[in-house]
Amino acid sequence: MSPQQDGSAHVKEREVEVEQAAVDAAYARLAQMREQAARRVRDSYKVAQGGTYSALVDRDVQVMEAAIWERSLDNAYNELVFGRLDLKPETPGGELETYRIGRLGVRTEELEPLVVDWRAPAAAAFYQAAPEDPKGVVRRRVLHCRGDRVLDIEDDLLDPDSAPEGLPVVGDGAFIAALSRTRTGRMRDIVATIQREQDLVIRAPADISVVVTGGPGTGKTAVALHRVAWLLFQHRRRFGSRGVLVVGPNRRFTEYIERVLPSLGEGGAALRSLGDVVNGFEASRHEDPARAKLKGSPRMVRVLRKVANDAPWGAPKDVRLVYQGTFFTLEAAQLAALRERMLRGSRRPNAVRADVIRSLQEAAWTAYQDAKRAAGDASPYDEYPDLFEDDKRTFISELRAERPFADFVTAWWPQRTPLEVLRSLGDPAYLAEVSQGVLAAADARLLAESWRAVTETGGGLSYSDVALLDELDSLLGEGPRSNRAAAAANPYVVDGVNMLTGEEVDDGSDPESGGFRELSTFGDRAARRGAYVEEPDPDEFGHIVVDEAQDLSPMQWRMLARRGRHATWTVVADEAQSSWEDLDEARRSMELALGTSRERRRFELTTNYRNPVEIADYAATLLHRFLPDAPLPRAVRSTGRLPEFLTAAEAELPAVVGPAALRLAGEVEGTVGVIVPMTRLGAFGLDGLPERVQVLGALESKGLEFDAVVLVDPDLIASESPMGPRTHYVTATRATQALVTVSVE
Ligand SMILES: Nc1ncnc2c1ncn2[C@@H]1O[C@H](COP(=O)(O)OP(=O)(O)OP(=O)(O)O)[C@@H](O)[C@H]1O
Repeated sequence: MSPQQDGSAHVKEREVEVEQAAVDAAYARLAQMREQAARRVRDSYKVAQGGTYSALVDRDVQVMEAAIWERSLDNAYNELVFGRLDLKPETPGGELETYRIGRLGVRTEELEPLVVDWRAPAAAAFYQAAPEDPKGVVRRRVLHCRGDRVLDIEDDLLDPDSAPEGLPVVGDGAFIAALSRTRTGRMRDIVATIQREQDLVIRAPADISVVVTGGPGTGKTAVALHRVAWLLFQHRRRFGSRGVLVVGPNRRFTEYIERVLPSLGEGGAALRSLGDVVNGFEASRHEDPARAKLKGSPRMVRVLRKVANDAPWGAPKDVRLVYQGTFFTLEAAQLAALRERMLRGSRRPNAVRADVIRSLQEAAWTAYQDAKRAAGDASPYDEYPDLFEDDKRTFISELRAERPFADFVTAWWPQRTPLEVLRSLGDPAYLAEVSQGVLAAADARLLAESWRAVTETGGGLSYSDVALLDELDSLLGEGPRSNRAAAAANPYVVDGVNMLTGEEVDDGSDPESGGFRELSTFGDRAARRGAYVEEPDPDEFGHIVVDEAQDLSPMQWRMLARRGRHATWTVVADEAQSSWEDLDEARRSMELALGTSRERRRFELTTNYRNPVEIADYAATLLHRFLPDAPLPRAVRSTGRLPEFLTAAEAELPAVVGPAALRLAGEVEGTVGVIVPMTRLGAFGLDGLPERVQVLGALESKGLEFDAVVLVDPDLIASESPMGPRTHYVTATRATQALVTVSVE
């Protein structure tokens, strides 16, 4: 007799019951583990309360670990088990070996496996087995659960020859059902239905970088996030301690994907948009295309280097001082030479400021002696410099406190922040001067205008500005730690001492107690909230994921490269969706960021899991207008619903778009996106529509998806920038079920 492949309701019911019993057992054990974990948190919290420094550290580590474990158990609760493998017996005629696959490894108290973690090597076959290469799997079963209830199952018989008689095989498309599920506005994990070509990326060796390409909806984002979960599971020490950074194009996108990693039990990765990669800055404004192109160009490095190394705009070029009735001058040429000398060997202006001030004092002493000599007051100092050390010391300490000298120093070589420097470029005359030979005059004016609007606290920054601030931060360098906080409050402070008064300045960073205080609250917070502890981002990460990488400018690549000098990378991109004009330049920038020391492997994903064929076919016509030979991902689902095309007079747009969105909201259960040209954002307040309907600009829609989309004025989207046709293509590939475009007549 062959396997029982009739799929009858009776067989299915019985099989669902079998799975439910196994799932119940796993949940019962999970509840026990949860209780043990809670006890561990309480116990470890009690360890050495109020004890020594090292006991506090121990307590912290334990509380932290216990809290993380507790949290991952909670996260695994929903749909804990989603798969089953029946493996070929080791001896012919023997029993099939059975494993259940789930979000987390669960063992009995006797350490018998009840559920295998999907990331464990033993689970790999669940994703990689195929009829042509069954990898020992006879039957693969996907469980469709809600919470702890098994709703449905679907089997794949991969090796019929090894199947014992009567092996039930049931199912009717759990995978397609998973793809058709309505969208909630937050991306879901795909652990239960990862496909083979995706799994190859997820489980690629941990010490290589991967570059994943593929059309819209091929699961690039999903795969990148599952790879992070796999890396953290397999190499928790390495990636957990060095940190993982996931970068997406904008805040809306990071909000969209933020639940995926926690739902996989991993909350430890830093999720950042391109606007908040740099500590201390938050930008959420898209630059207009002309400025984005200029600000993203590597030419900006030349401009910024000059700005960082030159004296600020308007600073005096020389300084005239007086000491005991003798006037003397530090000349412009002499000062310029000193500046050059101090910055030689790529030394950074903020880092060498204290050295600069010492050199200026030396130069002033020499100039003073020269002035005395010139006035006929010949000094024996030249012959016997040692005899005059005390005089020199007095001179220097008095000079230090002289207001004209102190004012000169703070004007000519201030401790500067990146934001101050960027704002100073809002002066068109200044920017014109420093960008001479690099930027055309009209371009400089365009940029200056945008920086004039940036406030002292960073209001008005765009995504492109953040990369420039990071470049400036690296060019300016850091002053000694004590300088940074104090200098922000008082420009006369150098090395923790106020130049004018000689007083030591306390900036509140007490190296003895600071770390201790921090540690003692660290565990408290973790235990109190039972949550992951928010820590500032480290300077560098062990692994960096770059999503929508085709849109990164060279300056943004440089910003990420600084955070991943020793990292492995997962880069996912689709050049057909790029907003960056010079694709060769973008590729070179990526190559530089990824470095050459690591092996790099390329993967191509080929199946579109988002769009039904009806929408994918329409999108293909748009793609082929600008890339006639581009390969297309294969869509696997059909809805029978063709895209709709409406038109409206410009003034009537809102009157047509609103009802269209409302109608779609009635037709689909999940989200509706109204995607409008960037220049029309703000003109569409869709009052009175359900919360499921969102209005967003074309560029903001990158990486997102909705059940239904109303695409407004696609011609304008296509003409808003040189890469507009690609943006139009992106917007047409956001819908999972229905697409309505509204063009202007
Ligand atoms: N194996 C899978 N099983 C179920 N759903 C999947 C699978 N792979 C991808 N998906 C779903 O397909 C949709 C598209 O995936 P994703 O956003 O990762 O694609 P993408 O390649 O990053 O798209 P884009 O280039 O348009 O940003 C998501 O809803 C994702 O959950």
